[in-house]
Amino acid sequence: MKGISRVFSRRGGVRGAVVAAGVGKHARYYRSDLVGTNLHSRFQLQFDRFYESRVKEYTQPTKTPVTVAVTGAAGNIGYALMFRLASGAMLGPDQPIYINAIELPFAMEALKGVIMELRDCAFPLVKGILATDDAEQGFENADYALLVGSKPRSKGQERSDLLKENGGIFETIGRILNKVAKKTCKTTVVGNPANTNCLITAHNAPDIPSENFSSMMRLDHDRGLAQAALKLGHDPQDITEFAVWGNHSATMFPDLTYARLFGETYRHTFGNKEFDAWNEKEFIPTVQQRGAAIIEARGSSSAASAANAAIAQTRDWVHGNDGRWLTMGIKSGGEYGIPEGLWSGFPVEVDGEGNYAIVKDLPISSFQEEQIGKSVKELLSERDAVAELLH
Ligand SMILES: NC(=O)c1ccc[n+]([C@@H]2O[C@H](COP(=O)([O-])OP(=O)(O)OC[C@H]3O[C@@H](n4cnc5c(N)ncnc54)[C@H](O)[C@@H]3O)[C@@H](O)[C@H]2O)c1
Repeated sequence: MKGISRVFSRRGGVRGAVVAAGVGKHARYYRSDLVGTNLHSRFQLQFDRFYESRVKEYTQPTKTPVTVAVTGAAGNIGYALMFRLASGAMLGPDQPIYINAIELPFAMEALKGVIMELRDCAFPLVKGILATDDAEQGFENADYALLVGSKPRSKGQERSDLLKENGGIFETIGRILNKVAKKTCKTTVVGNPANTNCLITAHNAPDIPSENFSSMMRLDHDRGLAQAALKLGHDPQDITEFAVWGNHSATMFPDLTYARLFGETYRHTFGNKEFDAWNEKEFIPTVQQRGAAIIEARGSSSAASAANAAIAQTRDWVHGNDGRWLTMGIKSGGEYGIPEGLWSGFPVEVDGEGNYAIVKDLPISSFQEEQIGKSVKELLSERDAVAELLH
């Protein structure tokens, strides 16, 4: 206990105690043991508050465990994703989870290493880990599916080639989800081309409601927020009412039309006269080309930021996000002229209970219509290219 009181005194009783007190069931033991030590009462009070607000949450989850299946768990994104998931970043600090990590046979040895590291973190929320190359076993009773596994686009590779290679993977996964996952399973598709892969998956899982399938557009959303915030020296969360329309590709339309900074329009704060030129010549192309710029710089596709976006999109879908607009790739019901049945980026609002709705009645200018139209055209051509997979 000396160690704890020393850490407490030095760091004001909060951060140091995470290490000392966050050791599973022993948190309680430490706490009761602290009573009666020579700790200054101020620190004891801080500890009590900390225990109530944080340690209790992390060490005594009360909810029924849920199963999260992750494909491509040994890949680049998977490596960044698994640890965030296990820490509670996606489903919350009181939600215990079983993690089902699914990989291809050749990657099982690498997956073994990832699982070893995951165990070495001793995450209190993780109630079990399954590593498998059998997708039926991996998706059995899944409550959530994060579909990362696919082939990433390599330097200079055409999107159409990637589409053909990856389409088959998502056809199979859709069928398996339909057969063995819970009918309430929520799926986030990360593997590219994410929107069309999501379309294929949902088509092949007809017993699961199509609103339970979303493609990841959150990385594009966060990239746009970050660029817009940087330009005016603000924090990304200061900007609201921003969204990205269309495909997760270079045709996407990151749209600042409705964006606000502390209630004032972004456009006005920027300067009405200068906004259009910057928006068209800098902002939109930078966000559209960000993925390619990262491949160019790193020699491989974005990984940590993609993992963060998958966690954030699924988290906000499940738990809500204080009324802010999100971008999610979801099935169009024909809103804003986007053909019914395509999976497209839309501005959405979430209710904190697992439901989302497209933001309604936004006025659309001819500039927006043109931008959205370009991306929709691409989505339609992708759909045509995989028509034989849409059963
Ligand atoms: N939507 C987005 O914003 C976004 C952003 C970045 C990357 N991505 C995409 O995410 C995907 C993964 O990227 P990465 O960098 O992790 O690639 P990676 O090659 O490092 O890892 C992919 C992993 O998936 C596994 N895999 C392939 N097919 C599988 C299957 N059928 N079942 C289970 N596992 C399978 C591979 O063995 C590999 O370990 C790529 O398609 C990439 O283009 C999407």
